[in-house]
Amino acid sequence: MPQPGGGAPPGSSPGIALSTCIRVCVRVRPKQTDDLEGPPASAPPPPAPPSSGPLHVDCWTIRKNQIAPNPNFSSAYYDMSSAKNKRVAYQFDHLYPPLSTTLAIYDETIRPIVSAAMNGYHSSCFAYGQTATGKTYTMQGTVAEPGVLPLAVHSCFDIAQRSSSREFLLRMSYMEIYNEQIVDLLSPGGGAVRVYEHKGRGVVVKGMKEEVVISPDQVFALIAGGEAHRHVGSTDMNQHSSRSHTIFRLVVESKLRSTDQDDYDSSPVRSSTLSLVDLAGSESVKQSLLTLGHVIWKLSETSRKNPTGGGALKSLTPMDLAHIPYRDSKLTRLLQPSLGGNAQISIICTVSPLAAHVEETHNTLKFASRAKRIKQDATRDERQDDATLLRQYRAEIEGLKEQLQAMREAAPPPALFSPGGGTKAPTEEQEQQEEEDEEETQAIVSAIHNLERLILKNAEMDKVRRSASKAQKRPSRGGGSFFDPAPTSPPPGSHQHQSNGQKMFFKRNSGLSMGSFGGSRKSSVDSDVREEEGEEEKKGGTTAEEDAPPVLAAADERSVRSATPESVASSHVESASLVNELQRVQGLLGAVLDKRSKKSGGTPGGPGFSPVKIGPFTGLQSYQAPQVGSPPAGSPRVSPSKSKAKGKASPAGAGEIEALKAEVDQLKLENKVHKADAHFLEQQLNDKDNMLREVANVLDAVERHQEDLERENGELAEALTRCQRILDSREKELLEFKGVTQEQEMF
Ligand SMILES: Nc1ncnc2c1ncn2[C@@H]1O[C@H](COP(=O)(O)OP(=O)(O)OP(=O)(O)O)[C@@H](O)[C@H]1O
Repeated sequence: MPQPGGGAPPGSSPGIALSTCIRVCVRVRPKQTDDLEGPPASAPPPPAPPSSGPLHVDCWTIRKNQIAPNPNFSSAYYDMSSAKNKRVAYQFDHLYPPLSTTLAIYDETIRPIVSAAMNGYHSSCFAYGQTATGKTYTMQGTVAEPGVLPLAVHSCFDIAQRSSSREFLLRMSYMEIYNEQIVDLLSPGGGAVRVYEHKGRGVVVKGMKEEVVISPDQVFALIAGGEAHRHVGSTDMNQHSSRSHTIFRLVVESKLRSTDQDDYDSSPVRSSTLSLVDLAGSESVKQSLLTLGHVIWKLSETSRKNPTGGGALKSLTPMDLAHIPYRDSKLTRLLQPSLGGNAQISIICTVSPLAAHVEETHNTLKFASRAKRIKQDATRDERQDDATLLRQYRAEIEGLKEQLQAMREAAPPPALFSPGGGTKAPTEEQEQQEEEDEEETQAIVSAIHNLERLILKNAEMDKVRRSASKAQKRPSRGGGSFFDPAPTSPPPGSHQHQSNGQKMFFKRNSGLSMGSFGGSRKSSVDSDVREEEGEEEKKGGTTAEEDAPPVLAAADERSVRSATPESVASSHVESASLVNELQRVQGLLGAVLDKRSKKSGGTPGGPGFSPVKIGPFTGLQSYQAPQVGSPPAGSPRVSPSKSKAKGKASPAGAGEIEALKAEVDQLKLENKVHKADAHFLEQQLNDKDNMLREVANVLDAVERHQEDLERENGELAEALTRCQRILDSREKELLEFKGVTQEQEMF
């Protein structure tokens, strides 16, 4: 059996298109004690299937990967003489009888698409089936048997941490569609979520929150929080779950690692999404699931009629795909990028074995049969520009490291000796300055450390990389251990197997997911916990954040886009979490610059010390994120008034001049920073303009192509009409000729 996180190692097949049919499997739910026709409560479970030969589960017979109505079954609900039951047998890639495990399904049907997602290909998994057939059981699982979602999340982190060639940045969103409304489960009060078609970027989802995640436990905690946000009483829960679609989406960015900085800078970032979708009961939500069925049918027909492209949807023109009714429901609209050809897809269809549900089971099996005909042709989305979050974080870290290096070089040597021998005691002012220097250094080191923690990587490879880059750099005063990344995630698996029973994996009160909040591992991602902590902070209390992973919460305007390159890029650009982080670091550096400027009374930080060019400088006001690398509360700061107070110690007049000089320097510095900001903004605008221009060019090309096709169509229609006329006149002539011949024969 493959190990967790198995499959092709990321980075192994650059540029290769994955061309496969949709993987479809069917899982038959076991009979339960409360089923209408179920066995009595004390009945043993159905026998394990014999290794060969048919297995009869109520009105169905399973033989290897084939399922057909059981000819020997009789029930009031089941008419074997009906044409449908007599004739049909369905065949799938995999067919799972009642005693199969979710792990087997995961290994055979889902693991390949999870590996593909980590390898840069957009991937999706859907659970489709009638209410109460086990969709949620399969996707979420229970404490005793974790579902596809937790297994996939573990695989993703495992792949990220085992990969010696790539580093990863993961972020997630969690949403549901209920009554044709999209609800952001990570931020339910966060305003409306909108899906619309952007002319250049394709399908765009606006207003969805994303969280950068660094461990499976953090993901599970976020999902548990999201589950709590559904605002559904336990009695309404089944009703609600059978009528809503739940979508978990992980955005995966990865980049080749290299000890050579130039190689590293020039390597592209791969960006992909992994969507895991627990659909509503197939009989419950008519509009969206009918539309999904319709879309699948149209796609399978289009795929079948396209032999030139090997049946692959990607080779079809926009005209060919224009008639696919994606926009008829929110679900298909949202999933359009995952269904349109450029994605790896697995579908798990769940069915009931009961005769009472035979009609709906036929419907599900027909849906599954149609889906497996669709051919996908996924290609990687690789980006060279700065639009990915991973590249922006890396640039940020490099900037901070340069600042730190410059600070260290500008600092005076630590030991002071008097000319006549012996140690000269440092003055009180020198001591205070050293203390402040140390605090500032620690603040930057902490910021670097926390940004590094968000990027997932193999620890061994990291050691090699660090020692190589250390060898390239001049030795620094601090001894060089500042950049060591902390372990990126707690040991996986600790949340599993904690109790038995049928508690769902992510339900809020399950000991499993909430267990990971305990003690110092308390995560800041659970909404309630976060709110409480916010309250405590306001009251001046402390939070248990030291060991908790930092979480960058995105603002409401944040977009989760469809899986097109343009939309992913745009999503990254609009990343409010990045903006938060950048503003925080700006504030941090603002504070450092401010202090150094006041201390030296000259160019801040000495030679090579320049502000990081990453967005609007917000100064000390934005220096407000104590959990991610700020100095301890109450640490000394050099304020303008303090600087003036220092000046008063000098002879009268000279003090004032000193203060004025300091102010002039400060103004110069601010001016420099504003210029840097303006330059950066200008660059950003230019980049956006360029992108828009590119998009407009592509659109023009598509429009031209469309016009050409329309013209060709018109010409063909004209030619057809001409041919038809000629044919008609020939027929007429032939008839006339025949008439003449007959007349001649008669005479
Ligand atoms: N393979 C299985 N093994 C054991 N129990 C199962 C299995 N599949 C489903 N069940 C049980 O059947 C019941 C219904 O399952 P579940 O809630 O997952 O159905 P569903 O298809 O998600 O329903 P809905 O569409 O209403 O959300 C649950 O009690 C679940 O624990």
